[in-house]
Amino acid sequence: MSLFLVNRYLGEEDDGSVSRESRSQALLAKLQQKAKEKQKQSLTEQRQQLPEEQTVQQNVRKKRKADKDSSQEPQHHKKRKSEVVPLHVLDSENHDEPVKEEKKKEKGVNETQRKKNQSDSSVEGLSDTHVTGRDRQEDTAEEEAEEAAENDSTEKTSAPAGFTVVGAFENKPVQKVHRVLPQWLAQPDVIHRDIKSNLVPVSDISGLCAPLVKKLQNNGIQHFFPVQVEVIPAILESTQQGLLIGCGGYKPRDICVSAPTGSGKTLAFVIPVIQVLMKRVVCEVRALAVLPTKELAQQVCKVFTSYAEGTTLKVVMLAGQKSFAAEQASLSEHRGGVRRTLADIVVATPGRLVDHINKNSGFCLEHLRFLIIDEADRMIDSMHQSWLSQVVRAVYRSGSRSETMSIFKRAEPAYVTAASLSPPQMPLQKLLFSATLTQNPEKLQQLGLHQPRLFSSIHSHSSTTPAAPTQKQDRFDFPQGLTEYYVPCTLSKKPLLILHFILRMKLSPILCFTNSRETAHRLFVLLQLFGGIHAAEFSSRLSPGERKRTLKEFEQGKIQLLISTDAAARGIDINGVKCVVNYDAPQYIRTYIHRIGRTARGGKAGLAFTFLLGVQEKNFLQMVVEAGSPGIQKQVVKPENLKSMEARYEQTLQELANVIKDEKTR
Ligand SMILES: Nc1ncnc2c1ncn2[C@@H]1O[C@H](COP(=O)(O)OP(=O)(O)OP(=O)(O)O)[C@@H](O)[C@H]1O
Repeated sequence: MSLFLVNRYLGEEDDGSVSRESRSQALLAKLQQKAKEKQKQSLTEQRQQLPEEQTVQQNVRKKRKADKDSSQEPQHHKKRKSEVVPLHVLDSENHDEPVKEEKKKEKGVNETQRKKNQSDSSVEGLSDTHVTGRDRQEDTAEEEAEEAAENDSTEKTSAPAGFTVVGAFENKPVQKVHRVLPQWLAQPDVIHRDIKSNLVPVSDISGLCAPLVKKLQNNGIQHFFPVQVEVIPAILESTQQGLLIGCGGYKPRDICVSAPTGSGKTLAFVIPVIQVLMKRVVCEVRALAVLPTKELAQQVCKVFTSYAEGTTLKVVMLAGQKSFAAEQASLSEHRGGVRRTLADIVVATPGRLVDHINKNSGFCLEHLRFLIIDEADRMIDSMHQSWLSQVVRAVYRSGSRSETMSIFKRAEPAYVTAASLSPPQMPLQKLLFSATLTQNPEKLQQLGLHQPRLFSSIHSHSSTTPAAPTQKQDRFDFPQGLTEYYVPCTLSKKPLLILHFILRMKLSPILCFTNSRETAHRLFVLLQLFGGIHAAEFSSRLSPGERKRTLKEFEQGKIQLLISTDAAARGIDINGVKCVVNYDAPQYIRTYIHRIGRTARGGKAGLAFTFLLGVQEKNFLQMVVEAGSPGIQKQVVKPENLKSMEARYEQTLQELANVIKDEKTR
């Protein structure tokens, strides 16, 4: 404004002695003087306003400006920049809010100062102070860089505080899944492990009828084993109100039993089932026992038949021992146009059972009250045959003859409603038994159990978890009277070891297991050629009749060594087996437990030897220990003990090669 006025204001009129030129120069000098005064005044005002630090910074800038002006080298700029940055760094490290405020103020002041300087510069330009365009640009760039750095550092420090960044998920540590068993699995009814010291007289069991007590005593059973003491009353209790309703009027609970091999599980279900059914009036299939093999079905059928003797109950076996037509005839008959059931208790293998369900119209399961699944873990594994779903469908079959005639209609269990509770239905109660019952709830779920109740002798791990997270396998209970050994050996020495056990150690009768029927047969032929021992083989090479005869002879003591595949590993109850030898180490712990369980049965003592090759030792021993074995001892057979048999053995091996060759060409 003053400049504008300058152009038009001509000043005071002096006397005529002063020339026009000198007057205008004087006027210019006056104006310059005024401009300088104004500049000084505004500077002092600013100094008063700014804190000391800002003044210092300003001075630094001014000094830098001056340096910039005086120097032409570009590297100086770089150096200066690096000198300025630490100021911001220092500031940015200080996270306090007031500092930020101060910075903003400082920035604002610097901005006004810059503008002022710009406007002043035009005056200064008049007073020979030069600020080039380039310098101004550099200065602005420098300030922008500083500003950016400042913003950066401010963002870095302030972003996390108080704001939720949408879409940003924190990496939370993944919590370990704590496996929890259902209560019925975690807290079972405990079965005592020690048979001998927990025997209970048969007459002491409440609810057991006198004829059965007498029959038991006649069969040489004076005391019940622990599993029988627990399970027999539990099954009887569930039928106290009759066959139709369980305790308190509810559907009876299913029962699962996990107890060691040879602990007497068979009688634990045979006795109560016989007692409950012996009062029946009309003959219908009310109990069905399913077992994995013919031999086992035969064995259980024998026990049922023995205790059904003297009652009107009829026991029928469906395991393919007889022809289908013969089995059909034993199940039902037609008289006067009416079908009559001839069986109260059916003992079956899954395959033959399904055949009768599908092809035999005379086979009716609509009155079934007890479904007994023995060797339950094995039967769960064979569930791919869908035998259970077929049984359940047959049990709840609708629209059949019996439904129209029967006063009791039956429908598959579903939601409880007033309608579903009346009229009363015949409940289906499942009874599961095994020495190696799985604790895997998912597997057990396949059985569709109703409020199951578990009886178990495995106390050590009956906690809340099925197994420790690091534990790879289930734990089982081993028979009390069993002593386990492993014998380190080589492949070629195995037959010599068997000979040593029978001829030197006199351990017979021995039940010896191989992993294949070929190995069983080769060993059998080899020992026959060697001579001196009475051996037999037991595998699918034999017909069912031959197998039955062989087992009988072995039990009678006519066979010293029975060489078997796993066909005889499960459930088979052979009296008087002193010793089991695993000629081939079993691959799975369940196989091991069932094999060695053929000895030390019913509280008696027994020995189990496992021949181990060097490479098998570590894994096998670990598997056995993890399964809960009380201890497996090392048994070394010295080479000198085998020496006297070696020459004959070498000769026999050559003969064996010829015999096997002949057999193959035949
Ligand atoms: N109370 C008892 N008194 C005497 N002997 C018994 C008694 N209960 C069962 N036994 C006998 O004990 C042996 C083993 O019984 P059982 O076959 O029922 O065992 P298990 O538990 O079913 O074995 P596995 O799991 O191997 O099938 C049989 O010879 C049986 O006769």
